[in-house]
Amino acid sequence: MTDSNNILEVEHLSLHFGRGEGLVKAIDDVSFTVAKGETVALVGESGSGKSMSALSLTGLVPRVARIEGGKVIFGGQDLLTLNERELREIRGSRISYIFQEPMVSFNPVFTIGWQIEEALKLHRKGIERKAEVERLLDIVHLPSRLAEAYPHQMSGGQLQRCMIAMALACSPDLLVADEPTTALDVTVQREILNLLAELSEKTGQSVLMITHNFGIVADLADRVYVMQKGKVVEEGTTSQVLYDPQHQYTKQLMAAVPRLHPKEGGGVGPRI
Ligand SMILES: Nc1ncnc2c1ncn2[C@@H]1O[C@H](COP(=O)(O)OP(=O)(O)OP(=O)(O)O)[C@@H](O)[C@H]1O
Repeated sequence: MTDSNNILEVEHLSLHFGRGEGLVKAIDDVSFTVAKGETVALVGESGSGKSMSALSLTGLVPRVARIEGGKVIFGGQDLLTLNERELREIRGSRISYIFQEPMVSFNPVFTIGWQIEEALKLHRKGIERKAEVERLLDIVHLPSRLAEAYPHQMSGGQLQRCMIAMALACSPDLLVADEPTTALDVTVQREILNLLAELSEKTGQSVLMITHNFGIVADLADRVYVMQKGKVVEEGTTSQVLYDPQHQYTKQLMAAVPRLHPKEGGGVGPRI
C-alpha cells in the first residue's frame, strides 16, 4: 500500500545468488519504508543482506544476483522495472550513496573541487559551480580552500566529508549511507555521525543508514529494521527496538555492542 508521506517503499523484495545446493537467499521477502525527512536504519551482522537491500534499490547489485520478486517504489514508480539508462538518471541525482571507503570513491588525479563540479555538471546544469562547491564544502564543515586539494592530501575524516558533499551535490531525495564510519577512527566516526544527524535535522534529508552497530542506530535513526539471514526479523521506532527488543537476535546484537562503562548497565552505549 502506498503512503504519500513515504519517499521509498520496498515491498516483498527477494534477491538470490546461485541455485540448488549453492542457493543463497541474500534478501528474502524484505519490506521497509523511508518517510520524507526520516532516518531509517537497516541493522544486522555481516552477511544479513543490508548492503544488497541498499544496492538493489538502484540496480547496483552484482551481475550474478537475481531479483526473484518484489517492488521498489520511489517517486511513484517501481525502480525494478527501469532499464540501466533510467536507473543511472536516478542514481546520484535522486538517490545518492556514501560508502565505507571514501578513498576508493575519488579519482586520485583530480582535485576534490573538480570532482564535485563534475557531479554538478551531470546533474544540475546551469548553476554557478564554483560557488556551489564552496556551499557544499561549507555544509560539511570544510574550508573552501580544500576544493584545490587532491584526495591523498586529506585525512580519512575530511575525505568522508567530501564524499557526503559529493552525495549532496545533486540534492538527492534519499541519501543511502552504507557503513559510512566503519573505516574511520573512533573520534572521527563521532564527527561524521554528528554531521549526518545535523543534515537530517537541519535540511530534512531522508537517510537510509546501513550498519552493524546499534550504537549508531541509537544516535541517528528514527526507525530500525533488524535483518538476519536476508530477512527482517524485527522493526519499530528506535526506542521501541532499543528499550524493548522482542527478537532474540536483536537482543544478541545489542549485547554485542561494546560499552564504555560496562558496570553502569542499561542503554545501548557506547556513543562512539
Ligand atoms: N557476488 C556475490 N555472490 C554470491 N553471494 C553474494 C555476493 N554478494 C553478496 N553475497 C551474499 O549475499 C548475502 C548478503 O550480503 P550483504 O553484503 O548484503 O550483507 P551485509 O549484511 O551488507 O554484510 P556486510 O556488512 O558484510 O556487507 C551474504 O550471504 C553474501 O555472502
